[in-house]
Amino acid sequence: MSRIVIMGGGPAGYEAALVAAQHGADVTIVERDGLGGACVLYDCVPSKTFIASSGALAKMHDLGELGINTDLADTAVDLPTVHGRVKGLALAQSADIRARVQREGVRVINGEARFCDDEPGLATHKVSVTHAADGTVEALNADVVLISTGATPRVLPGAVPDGERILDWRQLYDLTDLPEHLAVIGSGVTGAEFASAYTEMGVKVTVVSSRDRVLPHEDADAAAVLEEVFSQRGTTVAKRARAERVERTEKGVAVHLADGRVIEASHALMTVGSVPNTKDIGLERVGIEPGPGGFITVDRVSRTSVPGVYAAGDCTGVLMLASVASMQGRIAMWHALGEGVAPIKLKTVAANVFTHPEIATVGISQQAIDSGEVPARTIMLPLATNARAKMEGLRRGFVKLFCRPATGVVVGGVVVAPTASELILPIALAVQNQLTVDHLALTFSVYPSLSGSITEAGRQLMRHDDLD
Ligand SMILES: Cc1cc2nc3c(=O)[nH]c(=O)nc-3n(C[C@H](O)[C@H](O)[C@H](O)COP(=O)(O)OP(=O)(O)OC[C@H]3O[C@@H](n4cnc5c(N)ncnc54)[C@H](O)[C@@H]3O)c2cc1C
Ligand SMILES: NC(=O)c1ccc[n+]([C@@H]2O[C@H](COP(=O)([O-])OP(=O)(O)OC[C@H]3O[C@@H](n4cnc5c(N)ncnc54)[C@H](O)[C@@H]3O)[C@@H](O)[C@H]2O)c1
Repeated sequence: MSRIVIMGGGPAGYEAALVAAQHGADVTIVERDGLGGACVLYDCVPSKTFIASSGALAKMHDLGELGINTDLADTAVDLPTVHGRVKGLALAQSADIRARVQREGVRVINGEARFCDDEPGLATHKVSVTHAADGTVEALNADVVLISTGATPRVLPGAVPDGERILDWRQLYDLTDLPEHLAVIGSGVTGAEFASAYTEMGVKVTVVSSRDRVLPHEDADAAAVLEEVFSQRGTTVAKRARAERVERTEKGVAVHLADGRVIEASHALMTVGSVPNTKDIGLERVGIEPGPGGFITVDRVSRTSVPGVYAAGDCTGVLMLASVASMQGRIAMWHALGEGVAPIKLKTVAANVFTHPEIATVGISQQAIDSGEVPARTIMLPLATNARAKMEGLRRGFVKLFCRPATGVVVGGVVVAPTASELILPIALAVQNQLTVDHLALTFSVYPSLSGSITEAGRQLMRHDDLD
């Protein structure tokens, strides 16, 4: 029976454990915190739970247009309840995952893991585990080790979070009151999501973006919609603004930018990326040299450079998403246990930015098409032309669809809509299964529905060459 040790119990680790157990392996997960990892306890799950509350509040502001009068003066955010719900849900989700993997026969150790091979190049590996409960150390022998240790918020030396005024996103849920004025440093996905959520909570927000727009790595048209919404709601975006340091002041914080500008706020939220948890796990004992930024280099079946050692999730820096982490973890185990396995295909990954409106993407980007890197035909349909959107009072948002010029095979798309995370699935299905725009065009969508814009985009990309 293969002995498998998994270092870290986030989505990469626990999904891998489920696959390995299903294939009859002897599996141990070592997790220093809680199962579900940072994803469930501090990052993805808490932020989306918080956003569920902020979104509910925002919807109330839009009810007037639909003829429903609400007394917004009577509406208040009960922050302790919101935070209690966030933390409670995260803990419950973690407990569910723990129960599930234990039911499958996986041994779960609460402790810290590191390699302790006597020398690099051995066929089997040794992992030393320091138990959290009593500090005792146990050595585990493994035929296969999966490194799935995740990542931690990056700290700018001049802006070290203090948990009171200068915060990372994991410390937000300990605040007892909403900030008066929140400066969000960094306008990547994390920064944009929190800027959107706190704006909806009624907080004055200033986004400090080192680039010339928010969401520099996302679709430019989608980012423009978000900037328009930010501007309408009074959120300021300071562009080409690199924060050098953040200092505490009498009233709150002062964010000092590299060009000399200073932004005053009550609190600063640092969203300047994450660093992989790859230090202090004994990589040198197995002969793994971390790549740039400390990430572990892996191939498309999650192999590291060392036989018997796989890595998955944020510690590899391959698209830092829970869905990708899980798939990398499963693929690692299928490969290690000799199952037929398809290498991961990043061009088929669907992702969503949980702002309001949401921004969902899959496949080839508009930028790759515009730069000539990928030839494609494209269509962009504003939601303003969709009957259901009009009924719902939606004025912003769009559906984009991209297909191969000759065959019409769908290669990507973007949806900007309140429920984009749900609407992207038909496009993701098409990309994954190489369906054509004709397949989408001939599929019945419900009338009236937002998904009708996806089938309509398919129809508009159909070629009528055979009628020529
Ligand atoms: C604010 C925020 C929101 C996000 N929202 C989304 C989203 O909506 N959708 C999405 O797909 N992705 C989202 N992500 C990304 C997602 O959270 C990560 O991609 C995901 O957590 C990666 O999973 P993982 O298993 O690699 O690592 P993690 O979830 O970080 O888990 C790794 C675990 O390993 C443990 N560990 C580390 N070192 C050791 C050790 N030596 N011994 C034992 N245990 C150890 C850590 O404590 C941690 O619990 C978000 C990220 C952030 C920051
Ligand atoms: N909904 C989701 O799926 C979701 C949510 C959050 C994060 N994530 C994933 O997590 C990963 C990390 O995202 P992220 O947004 O945390 O990090 P990021 O690295 O993508 O973005 C950080 C941003 O901060 C900027 N920055 C860095 N230093 C700065 C400074 N001194 N001043 C001003 N700006 C500065 C960077 O230029 C960058 O744009 C991404 O892969 C993302 O997809 C996913």
